[in-house]
This record gives sequence, structure tokens and C-alpha cells, in this order.
Amino acid sequence: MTFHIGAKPGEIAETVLMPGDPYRARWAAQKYLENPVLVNEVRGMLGFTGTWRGHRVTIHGSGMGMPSLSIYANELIKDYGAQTLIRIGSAGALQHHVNVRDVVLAQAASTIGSPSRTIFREVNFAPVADFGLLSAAAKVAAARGITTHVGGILSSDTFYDERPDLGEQLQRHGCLCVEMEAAELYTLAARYQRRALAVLTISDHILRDEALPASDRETSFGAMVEIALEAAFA
Ligand SMILES: O=P(O)(O)O[C@H]1O[C@H](CO)[C@@H](O)[C@H]1O
Ligand SMILES: O=c1cc[nH]c(=O)[nH]1
Repeated sequence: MTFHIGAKPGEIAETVLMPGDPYRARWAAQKYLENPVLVNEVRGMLGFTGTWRGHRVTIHGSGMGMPSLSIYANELIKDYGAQTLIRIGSAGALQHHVNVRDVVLAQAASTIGSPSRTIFREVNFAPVADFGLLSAAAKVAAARGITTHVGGILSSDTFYDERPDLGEQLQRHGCLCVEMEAAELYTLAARYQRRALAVLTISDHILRDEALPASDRETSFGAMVEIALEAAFA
């Protein structure tokens, strides 16, 4: 047990999928894992461990935002020995050619505000995905015919943005979408020599008035879960 995770030693798998939404964790565990067992529910942050095609997998919520993800990812890595961490999240599209329900594989994640930001002082550290996971995920998505974009994203520390100019500048520089966790996940993975990737489904459009309801964000993003699982064990 750790400060925020009630799992006993050995109850967390080396491969962990991390949605922000704990109910998406429950849905994905029930849909994709064999014999999913609830291993954490401290503060309502649900985590399940089961098997997928014979491989042990944990699906554990991260909560919203980098401070929350940082707590869970730190404990999963340092206390439970997680080796491969794949975020399965929703995101808002920042480009016209990126559409609702498309999948984005986050090659790099720009941010102005991760919890790790201060340790780098004057350096602008570039948080990047594990190349093996990224290339495996791209191959899986292509083989399945899933509309997928690979590139840079923005990990924002706010959902209600008072700086629309930031999104505009990132859009000018080809940034595909905005979410709120990947940059810190990539930075922690770099620090502890783990593998990390963010596989995202577009849930809404920043440039157009389009958005999916919460029920869809909770239970209809199966393609990204399948990409994450296949890439983890490729
Ligand atoms: O759907 P999840 O994985 O939570 O991801 C996105 O949704 C939340 C905001 O609504 C933030 O956590 C953002 O990153
Ligand atoms: O952070 C997020 C996540 C989904 N959609 C957004 O617009 N922002």
C-alpha cells in the first residue's frame, strides 16, 4: 500500500494503462481483461488487474491534470515497479484535419506547467514517447484501419483556458490536440527509465463546435485501448 494506492505488493502489473477517468478504467478492465480484480479504490480512483492474451495488465485511473497523474505514476513506478505506462485519454482537436473520434499518438508533449517543470530551471525539457511503443502503436492502428495522427500535442494545466493565444501558437506549429497529462507521464518515464506513450481519442474540437457526451468518453473509446494493449506486447 502507498499513500494513494491500496493495492498489496504484487497486485500491480508491470504494464499499466492509465485513463484519466476511473470509470473508463472500470469499463476497459471489464471489457478487455480476463478476471479483472479491483486492486485500488482509495479516493474513488479505481485500479484493476487482470490478464490480456495471457499478459498481466493493470488499468488504473490517473485523475485529471498533471499533479494528479504525477501522484499515481510516481507510486506505480517507484513503489509497484510499473515498467510500461500507457495513457488512454481523451483530447480536444487543435487542427482542422483532426476529427472527433480520431486517434492521436502523442510523439511529444509540450507544456508550460507540469509538476516537473521547476526541476529543469532554464532548460525546456522535451517530453517524448517511447519510440518502440510509438512505432508499434502506429503499426497496430494502420493494420486496423483506424484514422490515426502521430505528432506533437499540448499538455495543458488548465481545462478552462484564459490564454487562447497559447493554443493558437501551438496550432500554428502543428500541435494536433490538447489534453492534460502526457507531458508529466513522459517526463517521469524518462526520469525512471520506463516506457510511456499517450494514445488519445479526440472527444471534442477546439476549432469547431463539436463534442461527445461524458457517456461516450467513458465507454466508447475501444480503439485506443486495443491499440495500447497490442503495442504494449508487440
Ligand atoms: O479523458 P481523460 O483521460 O481524463 O483526459 C482528458 O479529459 C480531462 C478533461 O476533461 C483531462 O484529464 C484531459 O486530459
Ligand atoms: O484537456 C482536454 C481534454 C479533452 N478536450 C479538451 O478540450 N481538453
